[in-house]
Amino acid sequence: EIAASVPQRGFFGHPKGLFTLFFTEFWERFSYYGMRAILVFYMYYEVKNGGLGLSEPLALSIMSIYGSLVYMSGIIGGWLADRVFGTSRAVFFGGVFIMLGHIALAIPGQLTMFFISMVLIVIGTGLLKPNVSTIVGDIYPEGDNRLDAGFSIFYMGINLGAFISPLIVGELMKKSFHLGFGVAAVGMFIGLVLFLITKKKNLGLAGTQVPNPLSSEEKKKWGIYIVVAAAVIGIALAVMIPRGWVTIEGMVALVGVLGILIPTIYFIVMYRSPKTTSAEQSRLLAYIPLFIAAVMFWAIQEQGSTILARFADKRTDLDAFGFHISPAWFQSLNPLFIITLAPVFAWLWVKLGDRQPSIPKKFSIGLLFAGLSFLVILLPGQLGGADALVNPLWLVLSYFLVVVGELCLSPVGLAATTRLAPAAFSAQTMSLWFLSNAAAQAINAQIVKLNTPETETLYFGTIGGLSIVLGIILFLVAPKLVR
Ligand SMILES: CCC[C@@](C)(CCO)SC[C@H](N)C(=O)NCC(=O)O
Repeated sequence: EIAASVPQRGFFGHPKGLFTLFFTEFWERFSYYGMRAILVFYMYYEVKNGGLGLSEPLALSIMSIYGSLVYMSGIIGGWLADRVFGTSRAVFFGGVFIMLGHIALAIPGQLTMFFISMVLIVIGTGLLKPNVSTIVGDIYPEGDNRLDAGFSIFYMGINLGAFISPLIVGELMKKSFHLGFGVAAVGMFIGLVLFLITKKKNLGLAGTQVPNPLSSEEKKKWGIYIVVAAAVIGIALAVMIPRGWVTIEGMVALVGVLGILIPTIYFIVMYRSPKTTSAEQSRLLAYIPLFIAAVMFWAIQEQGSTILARFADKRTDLDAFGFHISPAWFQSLNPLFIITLAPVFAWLWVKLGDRQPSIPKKFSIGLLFAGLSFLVILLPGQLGGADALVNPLWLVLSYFLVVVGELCLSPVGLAATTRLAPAAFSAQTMSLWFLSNAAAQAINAQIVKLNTPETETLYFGTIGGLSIVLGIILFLVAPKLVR
């Protein structure tokens, strides 16, 4: 048993390995959200002001594709971990790619360096993010009821990074974008060094196994697949790019289709695989409603940085408290609430022990709160009239509610994935979990244009109501899903 090789105490009552994984993920998210906080400005600022001079719509589309691709590439990262070099080495290689990607942005360069950086960070995040989450599951013995609490603490590391770095990098951007990107590169470097130094002592054997190694003939088969796939893509691009057929809209549509197609194919492949036992098959079926619930949840949560960001800018009375509030400050509410509430949930799950709600019930609570977070936003429009500016506290309440939902669903979803994944696909199933976010962002890319001042009540009411209905259905079928 892998967990037996890990010291089971030493980090707030949790296995010592959680210290290593907490800070590795902290620094990776520090670098990612710091870079993302200034990237859109870097893309559309004039070249004379240090930017790339792209148009705003193009910059925003690239941001949404980027956000989906870093989650989608987890499929490759998970496959490599399950079949070639295990999750621990995947985390290390991922960190190196991410660091190089931020260095590519730190060096003053033009569009080429930007795309090189994007490729490096997409590959690196796909290698690091799902696999570091999988290792968290490995350090707890089977049936250990500290698991959800452990993932809540891990999730706090993610949001500490997400909260701190935009503040630092956002300041440095005033001097130079490349300085901000340089800080992101240093952050990932610190995370890598810390992972390397402490993993032996704190993680033991966790992450060192290759669950389902490629046989020699499979190596040949996959070698041919990869060469053929690379050739086909290369030729397709060589034919399409000169004809101007490769457009951003086409990429957004392609990523959108993949966001739905890949998870569907994965469920079928895993369910029918001879390596999946019948017990694992039934757990896979139980995972499908949780996956759908996650897509619904992330569709609402991710609108916190798009639709609600615009609501903060256009529909909120930013001088309600006598001084001017920057609309950008609302983006820090989500990670700030998570940092303050994650320890409460970690304590609550441990205190409730075996009496804590089942995983499907936690998901249904998550959907209820996410739905409520959208319903409260339509209230002021009803009370004060469609054109009256809204008191900022309504927005604060909305972010608070969606964070309560996030803490019932997101860390719990990471934990559930480590327990519901078929052994031969453990890392790949974790990358599937992140695809629920990519699918949600792909759906959002199509529906957010329906949000206009006239449709405001209908928009928030329909989406919020749908989330609540799905939450109630999930609560009712929960007893059948618990294995
Ligand atoms: C800087 C704020 C970004 C933020 C709002 C992400 C966008 O949804 S905060 C991060 C978010 N609560 C989160 O933990 N996402 C999961 C993850 O990054 O693994």
